[in-house]
Amino acid sequence: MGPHPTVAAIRLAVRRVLHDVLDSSAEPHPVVLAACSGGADSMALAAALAFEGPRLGVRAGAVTVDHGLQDGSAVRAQEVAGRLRALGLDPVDAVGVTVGRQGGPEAAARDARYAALDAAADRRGAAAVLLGHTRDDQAETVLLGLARGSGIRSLSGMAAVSGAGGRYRRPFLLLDRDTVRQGCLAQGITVWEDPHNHDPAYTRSRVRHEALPVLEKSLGKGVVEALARTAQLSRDDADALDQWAADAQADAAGDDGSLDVRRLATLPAAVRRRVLRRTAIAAGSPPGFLFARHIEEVDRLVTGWHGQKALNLPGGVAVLRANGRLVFSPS
Ligand SMILES: Nc1ncnc2c1ncn2[C@@H]1O[C@H](COP(=O)(O)OP(=O)(O)OP(=O)(O)O)[C@@H](O)[C@H]1O
Repeated sequence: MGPHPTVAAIRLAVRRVLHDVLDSSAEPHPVVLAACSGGADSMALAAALAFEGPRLGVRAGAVTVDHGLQDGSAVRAQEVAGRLRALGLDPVDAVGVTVGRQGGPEAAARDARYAALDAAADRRGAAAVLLGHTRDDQAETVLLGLARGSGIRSLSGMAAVSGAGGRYRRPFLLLDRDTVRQGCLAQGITVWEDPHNHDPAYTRSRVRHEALPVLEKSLGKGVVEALARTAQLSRDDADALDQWAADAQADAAGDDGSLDVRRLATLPAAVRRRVLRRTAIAAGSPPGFLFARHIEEVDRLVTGWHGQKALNLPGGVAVLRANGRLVFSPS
């Protein structure tokens, strides 16, 4: 008898990614790590990696991050590491981090987690780090973006491949959370559910447990799938616009990097704003602090210009309009 259908689906998703990693790796036996919180999604991921990795000649390991935000978290991280070793994964690292304050609690924990995952991957020479995000996580990200009035880059959610050199992979992005969780149950895997996942103080928890269920009740079960589809369509559109903007920037820029205002004015607004954003970032404005309203201000130096000559952007970047050109200069 073969594995439970949900287990088969989970393993297939991981196998596909491992083939892709093997294809693009110079190493015949690359190290691949599962990033594991101990929750159902990432334990299912770890189990599938432990099963598929050795069959494909991949050295399968794992890393769990202790955010140090709850009593007993260090002990729990060791328990999770023990379970990961029991699955046959090696190496397994449990790493502690200090969560800062920048950008709110969820963002700060995420930043600390990815820094720790990056460091663990470097230390182990890993070709890839697998993350357990599911289609439901993707739908939640899109809904959050819609509620904030985000543009299509944000609405494109999480990429199947991301990070420096494409190191982060998300094999479950097209699988629904129920399938992944049932697969976990079917294998009798012990999981630890982070209480934060149910804490209504966290926005994502409210989206997961309140907003999406209301939408599904009112609009039908397909809402999660539809939102995930919006992510994919938005990604394709955003990629195309980014490419267009890169070409347009090369076209409008002089040797000194300043932009020709007349050329900018002929571009569609979506492309022009992307050119302005790229140029501001290249001049030193930090992407995380450069908001739509900043770019709209710069855009007013191009369209609807009333003689204003200069403005300042985050990161101390000054933008000056002179002689028909926009000059972005670091302070
Ligand atoms: N503490 C952690 N240590 C290592 N990896 C983590 C940790 N927290 C999250 N991750 C990784 O990020 C993914 C998404 O995490 P998130 O908390 O958003 O989702 P989740 O649905 O709660 O996942 P899970 O059920 O696996 O905890 C996880 O599946 C896992 O791969």
